[in-house]
Amino acid sequence: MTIAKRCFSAPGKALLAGGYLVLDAENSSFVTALSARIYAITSSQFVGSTLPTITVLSPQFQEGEWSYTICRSPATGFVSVTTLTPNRRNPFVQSAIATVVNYLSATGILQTAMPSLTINILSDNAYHSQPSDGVLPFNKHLLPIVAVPKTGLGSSAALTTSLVAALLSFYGDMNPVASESKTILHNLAQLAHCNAQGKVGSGFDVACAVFGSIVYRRFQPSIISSLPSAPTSSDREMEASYLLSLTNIIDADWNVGTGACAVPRRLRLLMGDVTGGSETPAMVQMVLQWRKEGGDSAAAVWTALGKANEKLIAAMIGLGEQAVEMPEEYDAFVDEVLKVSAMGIRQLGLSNGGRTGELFALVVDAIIEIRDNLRIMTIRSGAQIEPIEQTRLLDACSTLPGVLGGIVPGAGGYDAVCLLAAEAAVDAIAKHTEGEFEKVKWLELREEAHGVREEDLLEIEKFL
Ligand SMILES: Nc1ncnc2c1ncn2[C@@H]1O[C@H](COP(=O)(O)OP(=O)(O)OP(=O)(O)O)[C@@H](O)[C@H]1O
Ligand SMILES: C[C@@](O)(CCOP(=O)(O)O)CC(=O)O
Repeated sequence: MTIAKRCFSAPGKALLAGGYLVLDAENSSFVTALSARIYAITSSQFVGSTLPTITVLSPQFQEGEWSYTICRSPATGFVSVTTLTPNRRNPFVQSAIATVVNYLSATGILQTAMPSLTINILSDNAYHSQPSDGVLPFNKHLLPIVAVPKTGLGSSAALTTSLVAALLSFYGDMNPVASESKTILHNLAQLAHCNAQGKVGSGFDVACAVFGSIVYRRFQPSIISSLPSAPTSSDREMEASYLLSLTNIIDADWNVGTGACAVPRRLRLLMGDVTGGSETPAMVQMVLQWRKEGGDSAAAVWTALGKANEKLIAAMIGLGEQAVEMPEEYDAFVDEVLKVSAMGIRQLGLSNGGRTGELFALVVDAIIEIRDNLRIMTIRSGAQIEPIEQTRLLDACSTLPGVLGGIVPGAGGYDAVCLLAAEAAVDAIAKHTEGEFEKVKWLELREEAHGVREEDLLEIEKFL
């Protein structure tokens, strides 16, 4: 049997506004999708006499091969996914497979004679710190994936999403990236990702991998925690009740906020790898503890940060509209932005920039307010959200012409910094390599609003 190969990809993310607050469903966040993508390519398959297997290969990493046998109970339809490579764990791969095949089985879509499948993964270089500049695309590392330092772009969310899309297309015989399928794809990827992580985060990374750049509002965590653990012994009652819960959860309305947004034209995001790394779960725990025990003063900082985030979101959306509706005013102002630093942009905007100028000034102000509140949270919670080294680096960046401001994205810490700058200023910014700039390496990527999509196979396959 020959089935055409297909390739699906999903993007990485940067959470510009909403770190920590996005854990509450009442708060919105601003998440941009990035040009760094992870690709999943479905390939060989055949119906054999033995149990079907699904093999995922990630040839850029040592030991990048994970194989599973698929065994479906004729009585209940429950599918157990058993590893054939027990000394190499990849919880995201296993969870994506188990979640999708069980959902397709429960909904009656999975064929009885399941073909075997191989999926090849390719991930853009920006997801991992590279040994040197100018490495070839899809660079090969000499270490297993868990030992290669990450840049914090959400590789597990992009991997899970592209895998779920590939599995849905192959076993579900559907176009998983059509707009009417994206909610199912999102819910499956979100559930698989949470189970693999062993925790329910806000899910902004998976939502961005599916929908692209979005103003994100989370789902209620109880949706996911209501799913019973997958049965491990063949207890018919437990299997049937697991499958029923699974379909109810995946087909439910999660009420997730995914309004489209983008970085306005002629502006760009710059992501800087600052190699160090932070433990996000430990930081989240410290922040939530401070918030719980911090009384009115903690609540006031939380509220002020929420307002500053809303201000940035509204100003970015407004600027995007202005770039389209008032192109001449917008372009003239961006030409001025190139010549001055963040404080200059603010002044210029407030004095004679028209509506465009006002919006630029609001963006600069909002970034300052976000940083002020994140620094207060850093001191009071003890979580190193914007540590002093990042403060110095961001302050130095904000003095460069064309830079509207910079922040620590997501949970912050020693993972990365993110600048918002005029596109034409980027080369000059990257030329600063001394002093505070010594420790930052600007990643080769940009904002790209697209979420999950199908790729031209010939373009990607040549890299395998
Ligand atoms: N290219 C890949 N091939 C196979 N597995 C991958 C790939 N990229 C990511 N993974 C899986 O995701 C894991 C990394 O997930 P983790 O949540 O630690 O990082 P991240 O999602 O990049 O981080 P962050 O949430 O900070 O951005 C890897 O150990 C591996 O299991
Ligand atoms: C702290 C938090 O709000 C963001 C974490 O973002 P990142 O993984 O550091 O990009 C946690 C979450 O949203 O799940």
